[in-house]
Amino acid sequence: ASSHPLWPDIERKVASQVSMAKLGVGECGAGWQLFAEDGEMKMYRREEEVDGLVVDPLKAVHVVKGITGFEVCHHFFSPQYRYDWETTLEHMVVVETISEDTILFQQTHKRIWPASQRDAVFWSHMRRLPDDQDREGPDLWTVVNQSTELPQYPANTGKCVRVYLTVCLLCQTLVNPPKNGGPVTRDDISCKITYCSVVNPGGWAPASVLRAVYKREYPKFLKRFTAYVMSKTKDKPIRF
Ligand SMILES: CCCCCc1ccc(-c2ccc(S(=O)(=O)CCO)cc2)cc1[C@H]1C[C@H]1c1ccccn1
Repeated sequence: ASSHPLWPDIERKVASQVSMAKLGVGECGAGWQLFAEDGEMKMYRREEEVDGLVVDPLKAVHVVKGITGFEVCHHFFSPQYRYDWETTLEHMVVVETISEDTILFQQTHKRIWPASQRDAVFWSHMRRLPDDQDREGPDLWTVVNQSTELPQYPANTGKCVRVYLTVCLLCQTLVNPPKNGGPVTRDDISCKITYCSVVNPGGWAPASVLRAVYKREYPKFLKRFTAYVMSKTKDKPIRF
């Protein structure tokens, strides 16, 4: 895949997104406000507008027991599971499988009244990251989704308004080895998840509608997605 024309962009974007995801909400600049909390899940947003459009960056942190960073990233990245957990998805096309860890998608999302329907065209890349603290724990895993232009899917030609998104899912597996020195089971693992997303709605949508949609959809999405991964992995061998 390193020969693909998108490769330099992918390398650059993954590096920048991962370093930002690693920053705590306190560190990466003021302005993060907690807007949703549910158990271990905390969701923050910054109120930002670009050309009068609400593009509020979102940062969610969550700790989920019994699953690994690989399992979370694998179910987020792989197209075959997406209709099971992405409730706002109307249609998904795998435009090109660039390599086993890099896929080009075109997605149409369900219309959210009163705004017009949206679609997205983006590359998605999944990667294991060496743990820079060199701790003995398992490595980090990430999936980065980044909008890109595709000639075969020109923006704003059909019924859909094109959204522009940058998404980073960064996962760290935490292992608490059993005292008796026995094998590690799902009771001994958890996954620290950081989900960062910036979605530019692409065309006009009322700020109040967008903020209400984000406030409703993001917590729902992260809860549903993590519950889905737990259900798909609970009786299976652990994959780190
Ligand atoms: C008037 C609304 C305009 C924006 C509509 C829209 C489009 C795409 C997206 C979106 C596209 C991709 C991703 S992902 O994380 O890469 C996963 C793969 O699907 C995530 C979110 C979001 C929203 C906004 C609904 C809001 C919303 C928020 C979380 C989930 C679904 N919808």
